[in-house]
Amino acid sequence: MATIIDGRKLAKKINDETAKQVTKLKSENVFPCLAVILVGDDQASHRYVRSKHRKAEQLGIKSIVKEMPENTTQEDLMQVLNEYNNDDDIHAILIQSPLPKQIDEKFIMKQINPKKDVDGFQTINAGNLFLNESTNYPVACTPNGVMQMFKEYNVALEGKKAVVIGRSTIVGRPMAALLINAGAEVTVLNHFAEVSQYTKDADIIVSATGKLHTLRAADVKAGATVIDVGQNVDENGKLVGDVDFDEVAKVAGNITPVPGGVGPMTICMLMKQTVQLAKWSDKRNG
Ligand SMILES: NC(=O)C1=CN([C@@H]2O[C@H](COP(=O)(O)OP(=O)(O)OC[C@H]3O[C@@H](n4cnc5c(N)ncnc54)[C@H](OP(=O)(O)O)[C@@H]3O)[C@@H](O)[C@H]2O)C=CC1
Ligand SMILES: Nc1nc(=O)c2c([nH]1)NC[C@@H]1CN(c3ccc(C(=O)N[C@@H](CCC(=O)O)C(=O)O)cc3)C=[N+]21
Repeated sequence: MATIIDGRKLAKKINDETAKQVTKLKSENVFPCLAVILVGDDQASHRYVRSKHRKAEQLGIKSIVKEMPENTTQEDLMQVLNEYNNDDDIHAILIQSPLPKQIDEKFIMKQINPKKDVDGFQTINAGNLFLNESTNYPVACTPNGVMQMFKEYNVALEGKKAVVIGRSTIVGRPMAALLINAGAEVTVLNHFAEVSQYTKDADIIVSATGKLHTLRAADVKAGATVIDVGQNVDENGKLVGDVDFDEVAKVAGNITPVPGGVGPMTICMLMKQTVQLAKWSDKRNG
């Protein structure tokens, strides 16, 4: 039976450290502030944003949530974003994805001030990650949270075969870059792939497809570490991941549950990175 990687427990540990950092920064008159822009009525997005807001408040981080209606124009959104980009009291900006169809999401995401890019999506930040630069820059929260899990559970990466299922900007690509930088041998799959052909031989599997049953027991090598990023709803309306948890847990060495795995790590890394951006902005100003 696999070791269950407990995302809630690890997130709490990291959040406790973040809260201490917040207290210290406040004593130096820096007040970390995260602004989240949420456009439209997507219920899952509203739920995620509520939990980000709650967590920020718990840790003493100022949280601004700007809710805009489904019919918001690109110009209206740009106006709010420009205001936040230029507001020195705001250190981190997150525009919740997905955006309504009248808005060019790729274009809008590029307009975030790279110094406030808490998602690490901007070209300069994603480029720094891809090139494994050692300077300070934000890194996508979900894959960064997965890296913390590897560290906490002593999962070796150097010289190990890692398979990342999915190639999105938010998860797959930055996950692959982090694993490459850590010395793993990385394969990135997309929807054209015959998944099991690659995963059967892998030491580490990260699934981020948003598709039920992406991974079954027969697709996994005994002892492998399986990270499930997916957030899906099953036929009973229950939140589940991409991985058939019960059967894969019998084969894997380590496995993350859904809920309680990668999700809480994303939020804790978002908080940690907000504080980091506040710290870096203070150094730049002073
Ligand atoms: N836990 C957390 O904190 C987070 C969870 N998520 C969840 O993770 C999942 C993925 O999110 P995101 O990356 O934004 O999604 P996207 O839809 O942007 O990307 C999904 C990727 O998976 C690939 N894919 C789809 N089906 C298959 C398949 N059968 N075999 C192999 N590859 C496949 C797609 O390939 P192609 O490019 O060829 O279409 C695509 O690259 C979702 O469930 C999302 O809700 C996302 C962010 C954070
Ligand atoms: N700009 C942007 N940045 C994001 O980081 C971003 C985004 N847009 N759009 C949507 C995805 C998804 N995402 C999640 C965050 C937390 C949980 C999470 O906390 N999940 C809990 C369960 C939550 C529940 O009960 O629904 C868990 O797995 O335990 C899930 C998913 C961030 N995303």
